[in-house]
Amino acid sequence: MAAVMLSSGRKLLQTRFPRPPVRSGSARPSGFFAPSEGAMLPAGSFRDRLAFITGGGTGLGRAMTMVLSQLGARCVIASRKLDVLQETAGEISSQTGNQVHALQCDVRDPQAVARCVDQMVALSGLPDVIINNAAGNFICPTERLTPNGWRSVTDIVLNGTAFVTLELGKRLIQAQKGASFLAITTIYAESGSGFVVPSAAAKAGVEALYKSLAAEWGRYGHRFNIIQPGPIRTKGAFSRLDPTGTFEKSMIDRIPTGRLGKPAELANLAAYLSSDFASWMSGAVIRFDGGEYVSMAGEFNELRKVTPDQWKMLEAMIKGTKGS
Ligand SMILES: CCCCCCCCC/C=C\C=C\C(=O)SCCNC(=O)CCNC(=O)[C@H](O)C(C)(C)COP(=O)(O)OP(=O)(O)OC[C@H]1O[C@@H](n2cnc3c(N)ncnc32)[C@H](O)[C@@H]1OP(=O)(O)O
Ligand SMILES: NC(=O)C1=CN([C@@H]2O[C@H](COP(=O)(O)OP(=O)(O)OC[C@H]3O[C@@H](n4cnc5c(N)ncnc54)[C@H](OP(=O)(O)O)[C@@H]3O)[C@@H](O)[C@H]2O)C=CC1
Repeated sequence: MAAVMLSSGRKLLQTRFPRPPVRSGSARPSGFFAPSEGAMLPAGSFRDRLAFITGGGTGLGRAMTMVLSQLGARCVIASRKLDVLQETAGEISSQTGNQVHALQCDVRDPQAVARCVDQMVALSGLPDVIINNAAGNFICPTERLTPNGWRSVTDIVLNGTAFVTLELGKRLIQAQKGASFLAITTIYAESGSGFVVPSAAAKAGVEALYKSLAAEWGRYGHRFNIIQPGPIRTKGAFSRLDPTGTFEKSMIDRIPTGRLGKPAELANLAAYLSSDFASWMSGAVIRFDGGEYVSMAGEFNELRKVTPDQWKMLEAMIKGTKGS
């Protein structure tokens, strides 16, 4: 039972506002928004192209490597865990028939990044496509965060992206070779978010870096774009951001398309942005979140819970109001 209150605090009328039916994450709306997961671009779109993907051994990085490789790219994937990278590289190249090299690299260390790029150049040359996808994150009340906790996330996300971009950018400029740079950020790079403050700050920095370089390095043939994904299930993200699984349902409930994203959907967008089909696209920030961001932002969006009968009553009340 809910009451409509006058500003004086007096109850105007009481009516039954039943709780909305419990909507499971995969219920109603996702029927309209089924994912398509096959490679979207024409076969061979990345033939004779080399793609460098940080964090390409797992999660979204793995999915992007898979689609680029399916479309003909040779790929180099780099992160800290060589065994994980090698397993992914083997699986993808045996499926696609295209080379995938695994290189160990901690992006927090600029010397390690330079060594990794040396190795890539020796193996396959300078890349045409660079995807800065490596990240670190965990939920933590900010008052519990230590300086080292702050550093561990911001070093991977902001400094790591900067070191990779500087190292490759300078070498590409020297070689007079054009390239597409893509950064994977997050929807809260724009809004900020409590409980993931180092990640929010670092991702916002990455966006500023990429928008700035889109303006500065276009003259060298370099494009810079950004994808802000909404929630897409990966072990890396969900184990650190919702370790008990408690928040998943309420998160899905606020996504207008009624489901999580799929890694392959994100990978298709990344492939498009990195391809020649997007050669006029630079400095773009693409939110890819099933509508979650706008759903959280709109003052009145909770009114989705109001039933048709309740709307009839509310309309009558509003129309019945005389004067101000
Ligand atoms: C509302 C529901 C949400 C559900 C899901 C939502 C999905 C949407 C997601 C949106 C955005 C996602 C963004 C992402 O980036 S997801 C990607 C996540 N993937 C990873 O994080 C992979 C890599 N991560 C790591 O390797 C570690 O987690 C790392 C801590 C970031 C770095 O590892 P390492 O360098 O080994 O660091 P240490 O373990 O030595 O720790 C360094 C420092 O940090 C402190 N620390 C670590 N974890 C926590 C924690 N949970 N809480 C507080 N502090 C932590 C640790 O204690 C160390 O500090 P100190 O030396 O002072 O003790
Ligand atoms: N999944 C989601 O819902 C969302 C993800 N994102 C973003 O998508 C990207 C991929 O995340 P996701 O796939 O979910 O999570 P993962 O944890 O699977 O991916 C993170 C990758 O970063 C690599 N990495 C971490 N630290 C370093 C380092 N110091 N040097 C090099 N590589 C490193 C990891 O490999 P290793 O451990 O071998 O170093 C891992 O492969 C990230 O940028 C994340 O912020 C954004 C919004 C939502």
